Amino acid sequence: MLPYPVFEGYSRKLMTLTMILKNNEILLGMKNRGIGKGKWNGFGGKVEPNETIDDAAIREVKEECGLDVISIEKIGIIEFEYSGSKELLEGHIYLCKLFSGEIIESDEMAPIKWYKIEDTPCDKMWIDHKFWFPMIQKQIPFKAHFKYLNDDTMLDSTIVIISNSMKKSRKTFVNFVIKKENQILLCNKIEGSKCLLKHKPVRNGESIENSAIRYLEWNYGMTAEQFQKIAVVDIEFIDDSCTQEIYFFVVDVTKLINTPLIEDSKWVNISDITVENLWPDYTFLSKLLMMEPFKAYFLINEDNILCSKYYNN
Ligand SMILES: CNc1ncnc2c1ncn2[C@@H]1O[C@H](COP(=O)(O)OP(=O)(O)OP(=O)(O)O)[C@@H](O)[C@H]1O
Repeated sequence: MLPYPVFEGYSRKLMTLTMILKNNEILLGMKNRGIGKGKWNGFGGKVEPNETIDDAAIREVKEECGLDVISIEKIGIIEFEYSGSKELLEGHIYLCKLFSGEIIESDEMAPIKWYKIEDTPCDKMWIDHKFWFPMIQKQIPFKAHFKYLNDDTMLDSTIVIISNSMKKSRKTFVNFVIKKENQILLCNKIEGSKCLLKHKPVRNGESIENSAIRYLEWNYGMTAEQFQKIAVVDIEFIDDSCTQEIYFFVVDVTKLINTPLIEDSKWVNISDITVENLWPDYTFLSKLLMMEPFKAYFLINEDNILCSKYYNN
């Protein structure tokens, strides 16, 4: 499943953005004019006619911070869309770890400062930065699309990993939302945050349905009429060599005499589940509970969700 949006009838304006790294530091400049005025940013600008994108990146670094690029590598492509506009800004994102010369501030960019990566001033940068910065840190090629209403309000974000996905192995799991009347079984994931039950691996050669039957009938004596497949979710972990595909079933155990007990889990009133403490998010659970079939895609960096997308079946 590819969550990436398709654009027809849009023109494109090419731009570059180079993030300069040294050990554990990143070089940022305060933009004093043009696009992104008042924000810390990497270095870049429009690609001129008759210039390659790589050459534009090298030229912009020199113009905006004085450094001479020795080598750069492209790490991502980001499309910026503004609501109501039929022009996409196509930003080519580069990493530069080899450079020479002295930093020179200009009217356009000052001050220019090395920041420790963990001290990157995300709140004074473009909002999109925090979504793709983990890719820069971990040097994972990506493609992204951000839709803005205006410079301070983002309407939609999509990030996908490009090169790795092909090489990644894929594991399939089933998982269950077990409910009775107004309660569901949730497990405690980390302190204060709740999630559905643990994913159960589907065996090699076994169908998804048979796998669900095996877990539910064998362990809890349920019959196939009591559960229904609602959703399939693709989860990609940015630094893992495998992606997960998880099929979610909703199981109503209201009529069972002995309600199941599942390791590390407890019954929770649905009305007590708050938007903040549920993983991955509330939309996910509410769609399942409304038995509304869907597909979803999540891109995860450690415990953060960088991208979540829902599609109706
Ligand atoms: C919407 N969210 C965004 N998030 C992160 N970065 C963004 C951005 N939108 C624009 N950028 C970057 O801002 C620079 C603008 O370049 P900027 O130099 O102002 O363009 P300008 O029109 O002045 O071009 P010239 O330098 O004259 O070629 C350029 O690096 C471009 O990639």
